[in-house]
Amino acid sequence: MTLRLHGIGLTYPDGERTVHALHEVSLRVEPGELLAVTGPSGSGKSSLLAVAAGLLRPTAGSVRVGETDLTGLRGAALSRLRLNRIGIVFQQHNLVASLTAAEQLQVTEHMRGRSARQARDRAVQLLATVGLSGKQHRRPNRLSGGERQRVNIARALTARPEVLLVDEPTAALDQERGARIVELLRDVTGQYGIATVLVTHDTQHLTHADRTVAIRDGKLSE
Ligand SMILES: Nc1ncnc2c1ncn2[C@@H]1O[C@H](COP(=O)(O)OP(=O)(O)OP(=O)(O)O)[C@@H](O)[C@H]1O
Repeated sequence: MTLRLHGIGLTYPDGERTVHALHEVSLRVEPGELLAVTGPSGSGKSSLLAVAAGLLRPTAGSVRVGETDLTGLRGAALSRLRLNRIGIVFQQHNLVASLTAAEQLQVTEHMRGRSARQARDRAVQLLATVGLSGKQHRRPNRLSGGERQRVNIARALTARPEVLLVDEPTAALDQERGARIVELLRDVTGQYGIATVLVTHDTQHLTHADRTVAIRDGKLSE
């Protein structure tokens, strides 16, 4: 499904004043497209992702996944849409220290009501997709930073999301590993026909993005 943000504004109250984090932000990401949004610290990248994910309600504008307007949903309907149609890869990978790579994925599959066997098969298949065949029994402390990020991406894909939102996936990685993570994101985006948005302050890994836009002071420019 296409992800469309139209005329998004976002303000945060900050004591006496108001911080305008996003102004008139419009973008459209097609299924199978990887869009990179780059900008310096404080430019509004995390705010943009939070609005696209339905985690923050914008002060103006609309967010649509296909024909569904997120800004019109509340409560359980919004949670269901987030669980089933939107994958999020946060900057910190939030992996559970005591669980193996496969179990990290199986937990979210259980939440979606899949059987133990379906969850296990899907975890093994997705870990292979992200290049971690043979490492499904490792806990996070026995995986490298890049491998942990791959588990994180695989976990977001368990939802079979239509939209994938990725926050600074290369932050802790060197040039080569960072570029390979972006390449992996491009590959899964194409393979599964996902509309993917990646935000980063780091422009050096972005050769694999289909399109890049810049954000500065909450405004987008091509
Ligand atoms: N909860 C909040 N309350 C008040 N102001 C906020 C809040 N969160 C973010 N801001 C402000 O909104 C603007 C955009 O912040 P945002 O976190 O979206 O930027 P960013 O580009 O993701 O930055 P970074 O790369 O440092 O994570 C900044 O001026 C920031 O100080």
